[in-house]
Amino acid sequence: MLLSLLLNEEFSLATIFDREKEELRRKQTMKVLVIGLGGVTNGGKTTLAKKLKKVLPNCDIISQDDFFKPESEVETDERGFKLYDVLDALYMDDMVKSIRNWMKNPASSGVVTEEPQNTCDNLKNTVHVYILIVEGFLLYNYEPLNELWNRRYFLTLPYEECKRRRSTRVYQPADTPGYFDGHVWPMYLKYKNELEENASNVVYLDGTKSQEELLSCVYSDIIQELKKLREGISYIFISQNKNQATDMKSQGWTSLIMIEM
Ligand SMILES: Nc1ncnc2c1ncn2[C@@H]1O[C@H](COP(=O)(O)OP(=O)(O)O)[C@@H](O)[C@H]1O
Ligand SMILES: NC(=O)c1ccc[n+]([C@@H]2O[C@H](COP(=O)(O)O)[C@@H](O)[C@H]2O)c1
Repeated sequence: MLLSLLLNEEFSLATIFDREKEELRRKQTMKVLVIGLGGVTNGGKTTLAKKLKKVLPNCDIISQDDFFKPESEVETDERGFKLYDVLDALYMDDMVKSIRNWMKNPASSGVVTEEPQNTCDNLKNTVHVYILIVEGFLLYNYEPLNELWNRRYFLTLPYEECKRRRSTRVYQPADTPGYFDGHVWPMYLKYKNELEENASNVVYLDGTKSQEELLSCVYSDIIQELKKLREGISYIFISQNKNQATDMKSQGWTSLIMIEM
């Protein structure tokens, strides 16, 4: 009885140890990059996000447009304007949850691999990098989101061009006369001013540039971010043997865990 208990205990300890090793290895080898693609309505956010998804590895998109409240829950002001261009018109908490869920378990669409500089063949790791692009017109004025970004872009347009593009688009409900000048543009200026006052690390993009130019600029910038992310990766070697572990450190493994048994 005692022996069997001991055996069971040993078995479960070994299992837990294996699981922990596996979890550690998974965390070590999985990296996520969360990119914000914010900016003015009709600035080209959705267009650019879709183009980036085609050229970046393991890339998913979350769109803020999917988190608008239904019309019945959106406030109307004294002029009769539905107040869609404010944070209150959106289920922002749900959006944060969606991003966090993705970060915990990023959906994969192929893998990026990178071998560590290590000569011990049977211990080679594979690094999986997943990219999430979050696109939307009100991304950077909601505090709980601000700790999640690895990189933030903001598309701008001059008033005339924005108004022209907006007039060709049909929302549900459709814009009423005076809506752009009375609500959309003033709210855009308000949130943009707030952003300029509070945040420094935002890359502003001129939305009048061609789609190709914008894609090429953001693509190369993200590739630089990916490089930085990979260079920052450390490798942990777990060993029972002190000599072997010391040897591994000299081969470029940045962390060691010694197990005494
Ligand atoms: N770089 C660009 N130059 C000119 N028109 C563009 C550009 N990018 C997008 N568009 C057009 O502008 C409109 C709004 O684009 P969209 O990507 O839906 O903007 P957003 O998601 O920012 O509201 C669409 O008609 C799209 O074809
Ligand atoms: N998706 C909706 O339910 C809905 C309804 C009415 C207006 N809008 C407009 O959507 C705009 C934001 O989206 P875009 O950045 O894609 O234009 C806001 O300016 C807002 O006025 C969205």
